[in-house]
Amino acid sequence: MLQLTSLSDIRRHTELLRQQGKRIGFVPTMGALHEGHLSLLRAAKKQNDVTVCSVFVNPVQFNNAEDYRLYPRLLEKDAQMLDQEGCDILFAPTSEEMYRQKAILSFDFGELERVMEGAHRPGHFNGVATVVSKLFHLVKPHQAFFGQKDLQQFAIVQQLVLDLSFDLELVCFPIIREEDGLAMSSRNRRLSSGQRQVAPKLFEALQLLREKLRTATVEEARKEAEAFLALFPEIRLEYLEVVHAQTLQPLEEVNENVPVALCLAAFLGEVRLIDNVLL
Ligand SMILES: Nc1ncnc2c1ncn2[C@@H]1O[C@H](COP(=O)(O)OP(=O)(O)OP(=O)(O)O)[C@@H](O)[C@H]1O
Ligand SMILES: CC(C)(CO)[C@@H](O)C(=O)[O-]
Ligand code: BAL
Repeated sequence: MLQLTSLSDIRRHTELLRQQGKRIGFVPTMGALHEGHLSLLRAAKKQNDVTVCSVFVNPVQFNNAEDYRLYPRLLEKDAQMLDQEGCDILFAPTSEEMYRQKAILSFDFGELERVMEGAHRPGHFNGVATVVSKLFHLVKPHQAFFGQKDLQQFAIVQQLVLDLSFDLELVCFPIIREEDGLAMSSRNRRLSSGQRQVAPKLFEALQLLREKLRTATVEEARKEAEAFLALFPEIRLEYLEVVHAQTLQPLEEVNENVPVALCLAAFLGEVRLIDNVLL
């Protein structure tokens, strides 16, 4: 596996691959890789000639300095895992390299970013859109693979690709979970053993919400799921929303004609986790 760190190197390599007529599959990540990331990589490999994975903890998408400082960084192990999976190129720039010029461009995704992650993490999607645009220009992928775990991020990236006419296909893959239901996440590594034990309650709450929505109103079902989570003092719920799965706007009622997503974010201590299920 080729490991590149400079913008000019990745640019040159992907230009060459394009000239050779190779299809490039791209998996952008922030590293501390797990089976969720690997599922994206395997899909990228299956559908393309060459796979590129980026590992970059993007400072400009963090709204919390401690979260950035403590984000797990395991580049050597990541490189080994990627190599074993047959990834062709790992692009892992430093933040100095990525932001030689301070990025000042500002995006506004309208209603799409006024809810959930956008509402609770000011500036987050601006940082995501900035780095994803840079990565798309550098890697020049035919396909880019994202996880459903970051459902709102996927909707934002879809809008970005449409608005800026990026010539690539976006692919969204389902959430890979631990055996007890906890959505795999790099931040899970930061959980204490006590926090790790209660963390699956987040997914249980989403399942309970889904179950209750069969018979109860959105408001009633939400209250029941919130009351369930309130039983666990280690969990501090930030939001629990019933939304349209594409526009991500809150729904007052659900029916078969509308695609529905149930989304939450919660803190366990200082660790903030997100999860969702589609109805
Ligand atoms: N459990 C999962 N299943 C499938 N895809 C996932 C999973 N977790 C993350 N991804 C996807 O992997 C890509 C890279 O995500 P990222 O590196 O931020 O990992 P992460 O585990 O989501 O970390 P964290 O949530 O702690 O930031 C994103 O497209 C994300 O949606
Ligand atoms: C898409 C991404 C790699 C941009 O930094 C990040 O937000 C992530 O890992 O989901
Ligand atoms: N997986 C989304 C990146 C973030 O939490 O910043």
